[in-house]
Amino acid sequence: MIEVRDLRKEYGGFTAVEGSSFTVDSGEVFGIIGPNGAGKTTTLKMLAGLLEPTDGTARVAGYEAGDSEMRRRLGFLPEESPLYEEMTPLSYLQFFADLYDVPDHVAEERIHDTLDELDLQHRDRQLGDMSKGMKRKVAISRSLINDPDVLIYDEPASGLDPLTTNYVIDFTSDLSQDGKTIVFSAHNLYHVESICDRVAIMNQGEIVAQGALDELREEHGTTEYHVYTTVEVQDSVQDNGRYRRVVESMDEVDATRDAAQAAGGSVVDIRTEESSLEEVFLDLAESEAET
Ligand SMILES: Nc1ncnc2c1ncn2[C@@H]1O[C@H](COP(=O)(O)OP(=O)(O)OP(=O)(O)O)[C@@H](O)[C@H]1O
Repeated sequence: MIEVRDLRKEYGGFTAVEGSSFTVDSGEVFGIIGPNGAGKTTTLKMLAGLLEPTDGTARVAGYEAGDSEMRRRLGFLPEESPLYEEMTPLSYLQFFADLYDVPDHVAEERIHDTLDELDLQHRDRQLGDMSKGMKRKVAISRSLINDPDVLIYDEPASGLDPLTTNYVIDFTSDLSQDGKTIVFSAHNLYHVESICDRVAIMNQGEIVAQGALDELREEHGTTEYHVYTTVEVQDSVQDNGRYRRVVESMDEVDATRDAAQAAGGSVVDIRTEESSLEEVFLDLAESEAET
């Protein structure tokens, strides 16, 4: 459904996105995660045809990004959604329905259904008087006004309280159950972890890793072995009347056992600790920053 090849964007002399390539299958939820300035927004805007790439290609639903047919099949949610403050949700959404040539009776039903699903009350209140969460829901409704196949959401839950955040994330997940293909960016690993099939981790303009979350953990994570001994061995620390040494391979576990036996003691327990996804992401971001 989405094919991105060697996508690059330069702003003046500064490279914001460098050689990104990824694909997203139909019906998949694909997350782009990374710290501030990683290049997430720039990538999403190129996908949505709102920014011209310096190099490379992005194709969505078989069309070149920016193609008018592609735009009709795409819903984009910007990170900050500028809404016309004096409009109401209903007049605002009707305005966009007209832009997309959605027939009036279809638009009316779609607007009310979506606002019902998003549990948005006060539909006649001016947007300028609404909370950030309510405005976000209106912006999400706007992204769905043309019933698009593909949704590109830039930080859909950014700056929202935890309750609204969960609501928005669950709603995004429901959209994928309805068959939409979704690409979204996030800072927060939890959002990505809870609804994404696959992710790309971006840092300083580059995709430093991508794949299913389990694959990433397996490929980039580490397993630590906590080896408990009855006697002190090299690099061990005292821990509740025993000694604990943390190592990263089975060979080192064996070496610790030998060292304990040589000192007249033994190994009494071995525990493993897998790195969390959070640690994997931080490691990837840090190792990239060092190069
Ligand atoms: N119009 C622009 N002109 C110059 N530099 C820009 C422009 N837009 C973005 N940048 C720079 O490109 C880099 C990537 O920005 P981008 O907004 O894509 O990152 P991001 O990952 O979405 O960050 P955030 O999480 O803060 O939104 C940043 O260093 C940013 O300062």
